[in-house]
Amino acid sequence: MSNHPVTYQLEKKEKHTGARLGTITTPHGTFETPMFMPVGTLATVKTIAPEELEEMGAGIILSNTYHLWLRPGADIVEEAGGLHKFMNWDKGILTDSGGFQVFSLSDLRDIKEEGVHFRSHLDGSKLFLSPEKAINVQNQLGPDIMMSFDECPPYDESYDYVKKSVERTSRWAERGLEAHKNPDTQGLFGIVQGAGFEDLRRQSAKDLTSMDFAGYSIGGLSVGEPKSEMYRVLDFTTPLLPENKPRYLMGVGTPDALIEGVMRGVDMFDCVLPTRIARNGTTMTSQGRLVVKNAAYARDYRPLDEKCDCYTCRNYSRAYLRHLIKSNETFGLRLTSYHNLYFLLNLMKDVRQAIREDNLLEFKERFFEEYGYNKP
Ligand SMILES: CNc1nc2c(CCNC[C@]34C[C@H]5C[C@H](C[C@H](C5)C3)C4)c3nc(N)[nH]c(=O)c3cc2[nH]1
Ligand SMILES: [Zn+2]
Repeated sequence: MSNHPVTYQLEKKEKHTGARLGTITTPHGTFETPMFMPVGTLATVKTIAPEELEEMGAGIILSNTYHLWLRPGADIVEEAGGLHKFMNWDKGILTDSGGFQVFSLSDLRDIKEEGVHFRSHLDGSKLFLSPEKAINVQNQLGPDIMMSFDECPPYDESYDYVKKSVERTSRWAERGLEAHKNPDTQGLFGIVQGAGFEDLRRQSAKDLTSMDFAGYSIGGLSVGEPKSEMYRVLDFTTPLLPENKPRYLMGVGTPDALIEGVMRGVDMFDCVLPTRIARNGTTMTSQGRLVVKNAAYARDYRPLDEKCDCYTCRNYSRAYLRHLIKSNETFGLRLTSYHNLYFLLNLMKDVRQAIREDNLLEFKERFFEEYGYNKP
């Protein structure tokens, strides 16, 4: 096994669940897991400055191959000194390979063995992304962690389609490893697919763990399937992945899914939710979701969340936030985005503490009760 630039150190297993406490070391620092990774699609976590991400405890953030490849172009990011320099962020960066966006953004696409032909969502021009191209764009962008180029099939696809897709994704993963130019400075993760079919998940995990990746992602989930389905798949998939490498569940997620994923041995999560719902005034609080632009808060001078000590909750009221969001004031987006990111990062800090104390199940019950997950 070559010595990877991204390594995982298992610190402790929680006594009553599959949860585990660990650290991930990258060329841009070491961070505790389980961790939530804020998403910065276009090389910015929308409306939040890097210093603010640092003060709220973010260790690794996401950026995106597909979007940056189209605009401003990987050459510009490379000439600027890479993503860290370009966006003035000196901690961890992870990029997705672009496959997921091709399937979710452009309906005009044609998947072939050599790669995917599709049209740009910006100007409709014809584009082609192959495993080699996706890896080499990520080499140019310079993240600490890169993703293999994969197909994330629709959850309700047929067994035969998913079987062929898994086999092709494994061949694409091999080609990506071959094409990787900086294996000493950029860690490459393989992505396990297989939808809800246990034998195909096993096949995908077997193929990928026989290749020397720095870590493993669980793909093909959080694509509209019931949460019970996602948990069922995790139950038999995470144990197939090596214990001494990071496990990343892609595109998750909501507070309940984060806790359920941690209980099944997942270390890393990403989701656009915190900043996306903030833009229409929806916030996550210890007492559940709170849509601050609702009239109910017009004269409510309390903070969003009495239990939160973030900048937004220490300095502004629900009435003020409602006023800003209703007036389309950008500062309103900043304050709700800041709180939502802080809420999820803080949740993961509490989860790590619960693993240390071997009481993750009690923590989950208490959190679910307060958040309102147990309400019918
Ligand atoms: C939401 N559910 C879900 N997401 C998924 C993603 C994207 C993860 N987030 C990266 C991403 C995706 C978009 C939006 C932002 C910025 C940038 C473009 C990178 C996060 C996935 N990515 C890949 N490569 N493969 C998957 O199977 C997959 C499954 C997912 N299921
Ligand atoms: Zn707050």
